[in-house]
Amino acid sequence: MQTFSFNTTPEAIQSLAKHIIESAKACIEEKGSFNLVLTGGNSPKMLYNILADQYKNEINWEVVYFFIGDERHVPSNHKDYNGLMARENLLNPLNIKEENIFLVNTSLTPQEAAEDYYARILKHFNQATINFDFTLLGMGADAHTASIFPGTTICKINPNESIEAVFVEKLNSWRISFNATLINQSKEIAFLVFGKDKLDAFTSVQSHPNQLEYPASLIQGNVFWYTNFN
Ligand SMILES: O=C1O[C@H](COP(=O)(O)O)[C@@H](O)[C@H](O)[C@H]1O
Repeated sequence: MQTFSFNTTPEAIQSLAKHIIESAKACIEEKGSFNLVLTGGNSPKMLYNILADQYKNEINWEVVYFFIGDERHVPSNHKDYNGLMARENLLNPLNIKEENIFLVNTSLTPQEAAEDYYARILKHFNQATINFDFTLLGMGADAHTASIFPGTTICKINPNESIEAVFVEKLNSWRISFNATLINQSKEIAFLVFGKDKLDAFTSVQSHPNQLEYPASLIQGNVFWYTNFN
């Protein structure tokens, strides 16, 4: 695990954008494609804008495949649908083809949506182990990451990769999320975390690896933290 602390959020985001593009270039050169998992929420908007603007001509975006690590069970045109935010800030500006975009079909029930999403991703990976190249994550002030919230059914040690429908009681809503094992299979994982309100969670996660109380601590492997808590 490596932590990069910045004095400002734009600096953190610029550095992360550079990291993603370098990884994409290396993967594309090695195997001709790049499988990138996007994160939701508010934090990544500026990152997506920078990728779609400054890095528009840096890589061949036609061989990049996009996924979303978690989704809210709301219609796909709802402002809370993570995929909509990804489309508006990254996928549409880059004119990404539909066949390269893997989002959650929330017209299905949460359970069906999770199964359908997993089946489509598994097919993309030729029914073999799902190893994304790069997974972006955020973290909430309660230390949740993706939609692995403390105390929910997906927040457990499970050796098997999965995409699950999870009811988050404190939000009174359904989410569809990658589990920690699936995330941990990614070649690289990067958190983008900023804001004073997240400093306590960050400190707890760093000092308590693999603790269910702090779901982001379940994320292990080739993990990079891009942070600014000023
Ligand atoms: O609900 C969610 O929250 C986390 C953190 O979001 P942020 O706006 O505080 O950055 C996010 O990573 C996740 O994808 C999203 O569904």
